[in-house]
Amino acid sequence: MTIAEATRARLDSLAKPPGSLGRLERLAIRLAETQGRVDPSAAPRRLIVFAGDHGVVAEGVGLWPDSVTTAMMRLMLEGRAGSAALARGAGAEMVLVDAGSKAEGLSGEAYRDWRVARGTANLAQGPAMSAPEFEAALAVGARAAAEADAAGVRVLALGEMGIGNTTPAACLAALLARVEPARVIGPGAGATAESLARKQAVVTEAVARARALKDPRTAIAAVAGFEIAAIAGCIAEAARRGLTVVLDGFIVGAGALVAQALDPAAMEACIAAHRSAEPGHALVLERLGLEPFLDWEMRLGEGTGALLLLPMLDAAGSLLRDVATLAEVTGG
Ligand SMILES: Cc1cc2ncn([C@H]3O[C@H](COP(=O)(O)O)[C@@H](O)[C@H]3O)c2cc1C
Ligand SMILES: O=C(O)c1cccnc1
Repeated sequence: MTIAEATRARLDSLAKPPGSLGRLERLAIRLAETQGRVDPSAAPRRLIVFAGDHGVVAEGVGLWPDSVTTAMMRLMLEGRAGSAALARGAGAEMVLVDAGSKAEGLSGEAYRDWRVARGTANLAQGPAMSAPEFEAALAVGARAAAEADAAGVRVLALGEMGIGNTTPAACLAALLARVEPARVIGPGAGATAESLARKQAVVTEAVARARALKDPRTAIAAVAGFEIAAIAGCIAEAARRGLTVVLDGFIVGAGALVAQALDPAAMEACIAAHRSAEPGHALVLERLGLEPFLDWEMRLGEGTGALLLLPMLDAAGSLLRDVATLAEVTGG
């Protein structure tokens, strides 16, 4: 019997009409699958936000300067970012892993300065990063997963911060889901008609160049971001360790596509928390083969969508662990 079948049988044996908890039962099965056991737990949990800056911001692909990456990282460390507030509400500790930002002067217990470099190269002009940098960024993510596991964490909610990162995310989505760039281009943190046209041109050209590269890792590195590669490395390591990974929106989804490309088995650890309002996210989820549990029209990033699902994961875990069986009630 698979874990999914055993969990379904357990759910059907509980003191309730079979199927009466609807999608919560599907979430319970998914949680059980990610941990390989019928009595999974959604605690302790940790929000890991991976940060990085992007050379492609110089092309005018968005509205915001990359100084906003640093400003938001500082707010996270002060506990005053949207992600920090939601993490508190969800009972998740927060760790900010700097995989490659240009930030100066940040410190704090939650800060991990594990930078591969200070921002990627401009992917419109050449490869965003070298092959060794890509491997180093994967290792940053693996280290974050190992650190969490050593601290006893069972569930990782993943988030990201990096002005400009919807551009590499769109490149990776087009490259790895094998779709036309136009289908995964969206406004990100805001756009004008001009910035959107530049983004479309940059992504189309960069993806065409990446597709011509024979080695898949080199192609991915050419259009990736340090925080996105770190997310991929984190998912892979979490999967090896039997941790549950709760995915956030479009950019974390692009990291998951990278993890899937390197090892499809990594998807067994993943739960898709929500479908974000970024138009390409639905396609990304389809390619990942994951069902999003929420659709709250969110498009912030930082792990906020992942955090929103945590109370429901608690409910799913309690259901499997704490509810009496029908046999106990009926004496049969
Ligand atoms: C104040 C602010 C806070 C954010 N928190 C997350 N993002 C989100 O927006 C960025 C991606 O959008 P784009 O590719 O258009 O730059 C990422 O940092 C993502 O996490 C933010 C964006 C802004 C402006
Ligand atoms: O889907 C997301 O996570 C997202 C969308 C837009 C901007 N930042 C994040």
